[in-house]
Amino acid sequence: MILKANCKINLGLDILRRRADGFHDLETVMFPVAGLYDEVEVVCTDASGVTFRAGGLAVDCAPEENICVKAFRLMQRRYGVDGIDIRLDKRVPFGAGLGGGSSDGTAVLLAVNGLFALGLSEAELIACAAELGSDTAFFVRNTPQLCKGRGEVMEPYPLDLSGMTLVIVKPGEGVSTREAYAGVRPRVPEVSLAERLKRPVAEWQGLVTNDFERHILAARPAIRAARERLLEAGAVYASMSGSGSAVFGLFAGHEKGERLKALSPFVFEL
Ligand SMILES: C[C@@](CO)(OP(=O)(O)O)[C@H](O)COP(=O)(O)OP(=O)(O)OC[C@H]1O[C@@H](n2ccc(N)nc2=O)[C@H](O)[C@@H]1O
Ligand SMILES: Nc1ncnc2c1ncn2[C@@H]1O[C@H](COP(=O)(O)OP(=O)(O)O)[C@@H](O)[C@H]1O
Repeated sequence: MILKANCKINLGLDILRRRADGFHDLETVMFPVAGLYDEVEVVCTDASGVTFRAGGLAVDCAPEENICVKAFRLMQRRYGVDGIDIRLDKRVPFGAGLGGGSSDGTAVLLAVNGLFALGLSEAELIACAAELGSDTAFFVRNTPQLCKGRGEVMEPYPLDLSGMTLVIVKPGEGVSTREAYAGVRPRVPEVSLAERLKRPVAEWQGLVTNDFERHILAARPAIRAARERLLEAGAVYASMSGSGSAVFGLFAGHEKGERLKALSPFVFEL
């Protein structure tokens, strides 16, 4: 079974409070990006355990630490499944706030559910995904969702950006999620993100904010510059995605020509 494990962007991200368990309550809208994905192939084998091969971008952790392998181990513990081979073709930049790793992990959960005919419900899959990470649950649905709690409490947030063009820029340096959370000052906004996002996209800049930006952009001029370039190029809205370092811009309409391709290889017509 071959799955396209697509990434996401965050349309706004409010960090409301730090919790006793060390996580943060947040409010964000996660929006899937179908055009940028890792390929995850999962097949059953006669051997016991898991074999894992990775190609494409080299992920900076040991195979046993790869979230694909962790996802299999979780399913093994919970449901007693055994014997799979996973092949990952990594294309989504990591340390990027694009949730590529989380998407890979959820892809393995979904593949195991299918290959072993476990028949898990959406709620059960979400519970498995939430054990693996905080933005993993989103990829079970993979449609625009308003995410709360530590990210795993979701409700659909229909948002139509069709007709726009999305440009994602990944600066050379990465930001780890843990580092990003370590520098935030949580606060509850007067008007919730869900309300602010109801305004037209043309009004989002300055209104639909990402609480990681204040300290990450101050410390990392290259990320700030990447966001500025998107605005200078005419983006209606530009922001860092999640914990960064990727930034994205939404442009009105679909363009002929290579102008936006000069900014980044990641240009998608929505
Ligand atoms: C920031 C967000 C926004 O969508 O995504 P990314 O930008 O990384 O893709 C998510 O909250 C990332 O979710 P995820 O990448 O699954 O994080 P996890 O593995 O669960 O947690 C990594 C670490 O981040 C911190 N963490 C994560 C989620 C959360 N709500 N509060 C936290 O404080 C904790 O320190 C935790 O140990
Ligand atoms: N399949 C995977 N894809 C990407 N990163 C992975 C994967 N498995 C484990 N990781 C680890 O997770 C880290 C990326 O996490 P993080 O910075 O939170 O991602 P992002 O912010 O891009 O969603 C990588 O540096 C790597 O050590």
